[in-house]
Amino acid sequence: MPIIRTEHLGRDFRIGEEVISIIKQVNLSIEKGKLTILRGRSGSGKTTLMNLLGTLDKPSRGKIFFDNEDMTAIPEKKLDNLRRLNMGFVFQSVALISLMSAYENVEFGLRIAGYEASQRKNRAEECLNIVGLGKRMHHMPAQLSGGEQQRVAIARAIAHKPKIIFADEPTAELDTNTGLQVVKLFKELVEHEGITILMTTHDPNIIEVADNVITIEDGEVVYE
Ligand SMILES: Nc1ncnc2c1ncn2[C@@H]1O[C@H](COP(=O)(O)OP(=O)(O)OP(=O)(O)O)[C@@H](O)[C@H]1O
Repeated sequence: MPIIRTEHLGRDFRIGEEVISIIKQVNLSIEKGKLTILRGRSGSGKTTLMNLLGTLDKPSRGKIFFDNEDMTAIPEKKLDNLRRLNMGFVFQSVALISLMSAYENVEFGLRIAGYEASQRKNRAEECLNIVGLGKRMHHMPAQLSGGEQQRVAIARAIAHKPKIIFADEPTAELDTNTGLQVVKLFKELVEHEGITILMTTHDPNIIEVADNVITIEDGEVVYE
């Protein structure tokens, strides 16, 4: 059962006089409750595709269905709500607020998601425990390693119980072992929390951990 499905998805960019098709006629499905990796060379269109699927960018052509609802046909406000409630994002460079502790970063995310104060404390602590940072939740980001900071970002991304997490090169700034730990954590989240995760990477060690792999070449999905 796919959580996301696309039909003839395309995205063009105008560069000077020229219009270049960066994503071309992509038909893909992201399966619910799985860890899917989107892989491809630098410049193949991974980030562009991920931004379209996460509704951070608008397609030039085609449709994107989320839980069978056509996201390209719904009003902006409804789309904002759908994104806020159902999607979580993790980026390559960890975007934690440096003046807030790990706990405060996660709690703040819940505040933005509209959680009431009484629920925020428990859920923030629970998520920091899930990512293995229960004992360090009151550390400031600067007192945590790169891998630990990324785990705080993951705790923040899962806190509001999204259906899907989009992670764009979340291991790119980590050493191989730390990167592998982050992906193993993703795998646990998929298995134990029922979340769907789509992440981009070009690291072959990480690809082995995935349930599904989608390869993109020059803006097109290729199947082996
Ligand atoms: N806003 C934009 N305007 C013009 N061209 C763009 C824009 N965004 C991306 N591109 C181009 O689209 C192509 C694909 O970029 P994208 O960032 O999606 O690739 P990627 O596979 O994620 O690469 P990397 O692995 O290096 O992050 C690149 O050639 C890039 O220059």
